[in-house]
Amino acid sequence: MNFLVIKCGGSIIDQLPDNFYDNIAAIQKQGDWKPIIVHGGGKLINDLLKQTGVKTEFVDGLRVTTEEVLDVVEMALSGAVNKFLVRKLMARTDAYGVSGLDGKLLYAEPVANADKLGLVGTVTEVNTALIEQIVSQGNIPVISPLAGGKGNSRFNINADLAASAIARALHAELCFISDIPGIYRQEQGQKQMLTNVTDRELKQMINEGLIKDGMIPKVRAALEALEHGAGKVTIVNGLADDSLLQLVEGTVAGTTITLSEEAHHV
Ligand SMILES: Nc1ncnc2c1ncn2[C@@H]1O[C@H](COP(=O)(O)OP(=O)(O)O)[C@@H](O)[C@H]1O
Ligand SMILES: CC(=O)N[C@@H](CCC(=O)OP(=O)(O)O)C(=O)O
Repeated sequence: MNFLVIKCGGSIIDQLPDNFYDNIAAIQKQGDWKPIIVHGGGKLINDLLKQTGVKTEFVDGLRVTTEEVLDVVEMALSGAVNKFLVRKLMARTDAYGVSGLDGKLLYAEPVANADKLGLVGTVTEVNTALIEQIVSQGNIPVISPLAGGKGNSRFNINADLAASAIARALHAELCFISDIPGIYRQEQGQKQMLTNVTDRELKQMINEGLIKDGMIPKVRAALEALEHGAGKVTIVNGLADDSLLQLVEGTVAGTTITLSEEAHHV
């Protein structure tokens, strides 16, 4: 089975046009690809935390997560955002919303720098049988990036990294939908969108400060996916008409990320 993991960023979810959801339903119906949605919701979490007066902070694009923050993260992601996407898809096809916590869909360990980040996890196991079961019943899985852990603990997982772990486990293709049409290289005021970029170029861009903020976990997620079993990784413009159809037809819009020759030989 060919899986296509589509990661929808919180930066764009409330602006995605009907055509985006039509494309997902069309891809499922056509049958060559099984779409799986993994979503974020960073923007809504920020708004809710602001309303409740809880300060929020990021380290390298990852949210410092206390128990209090995690309650809001879970409410926003597994509640509002997950059900919004499920409703959008249910108007066109069958969809099944599930949190990464449910049925041990995602299992995590604390991140290496948990002293700084708190309850942020690294996914160590993906329950692929559960995802396959949801798909085999004709549903599009819609997954929120929470994970369970040792001793009934729970973790906040960056949605890009959750999508990457799922794509690796399923040997899927991975595509990121964000509020930018692709990766930019911005130098001396000139902004150029990259159609193709390698891991080597990306690592250099991170060192030069040309990749920042939320793009850091996205690039990390893309590289981890490519290095450990996922197929193609792209960043696609969800606002452009038929961008997902173009992706599966191989006439890509956006940025395709690939491993350089050296990386293939390691
Ligand atoms: N080189 C770059 N190219 C494109 N976007 C970049 C780059 N560096 C940093 N970014 C930022 O990354 C953001 C996307 O990440 P993020 O805000 O986490 O989105 P999402 O919620 O979709 O995951 C863009 O809005 C942009 O501000
Ligand atoms: C650990 C961590 O940073 N978790 C993210 C989960 C949501 C997310 O990743 O949302 P986007 O895709 O919209 O950025 C957070 O708390 O914001």
